[in-house]
Amino acid sequence: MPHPKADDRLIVALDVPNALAGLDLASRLGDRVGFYKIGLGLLTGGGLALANELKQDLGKRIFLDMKLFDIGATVEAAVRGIAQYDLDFLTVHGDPHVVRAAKEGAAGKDLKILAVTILTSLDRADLDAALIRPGDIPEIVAERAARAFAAGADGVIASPQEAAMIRALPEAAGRLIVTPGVRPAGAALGDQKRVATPARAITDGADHIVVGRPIWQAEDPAAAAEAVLAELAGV
Ligand SMILES: O=c1ccn([C@@H]2O[C@H](COP(=O)(O)O)[C@@H](O)[C@H]2O)c(=O)[nH]1
Repeated sequence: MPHPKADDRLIVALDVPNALAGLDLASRLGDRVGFYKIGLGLLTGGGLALANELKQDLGKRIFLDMKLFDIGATVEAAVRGIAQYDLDFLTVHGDPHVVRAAKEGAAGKDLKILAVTILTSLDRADLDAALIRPGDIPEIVAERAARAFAAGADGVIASPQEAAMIRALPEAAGRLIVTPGVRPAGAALGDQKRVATPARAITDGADHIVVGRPIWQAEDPAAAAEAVLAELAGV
C-alpha cells in the first residue's frame, strides 16, 4: 500500500516500551510517516510482531536496528533468519567480516544491510575510554564507511556531522547514508553527542534521517513529525 503523503526521508524510531504503544504511536502519526525503525528496546516487547503488522497491514517500510556483531557464521545465521521477515533495512556493525556475513545471510532477499560506523552518542573521550585508536571521529567514520562499502554494505549509519564526508567518498556512490543523531533546532539532545538538524543532514547528503525522542516523547507527536517534515520540504 503506497503512502503518497509520506516523505520516507524521515524514519521515526519507535523506541516505545511495547508493541501496543508502537501501534498507538503509528496510528497517531497516520499517513504522515511511512518509515519506522524498530530497535533493541522493543525486541522483547513484541518488536518483530509489530514490524510485521506495520508492514503487512499498514504498508509501512521497516528498519530493524539490531546492530548485530558476532563471528561471521553467527551473523550470517542471524541475518538469514531475520531475512525471512518482510523488512527493508537491517543494521550490523561496520566491521568488514560482519558486513560480508550479513550480506551472505541476506542473499536473494530485498533487505538492505546498513553498517554502523561510530554510534552518534559517542565523542572522542568515549572512544579513548574504549581504547579505540587515536584520530578525529569524522576521519575514523569515513574509513569505517569506506571499508563497509568495500565489504558490500548497502549503506552506512553515521552522524549527520559526517554525512558530507561520507557522501564525497567514491565508494559511497549509489549507497545509502542514514543518520540518527538528528535534532530539530532547540530540541533536547538526550544522550546524543554528534547531532545536526534535519535540513542540515539532508543537504549534507543523508538519504534518510532517524528521529526518535523529539517525536515520540512530544506532547503532540503528529505536530512534532509535521514540523520535521516541513523542514525537509524546504530542502
Ligand atoms: O549511531 C546510532 C545508531 C543508532 N541510533 C538509534 O537511533 C535512534 C535515535 O533516537 P533519538 O531518540 O532520536 O536519539 C535510537 O533508536 C538509537 O538506538 C543512534 O541514535 N545512533
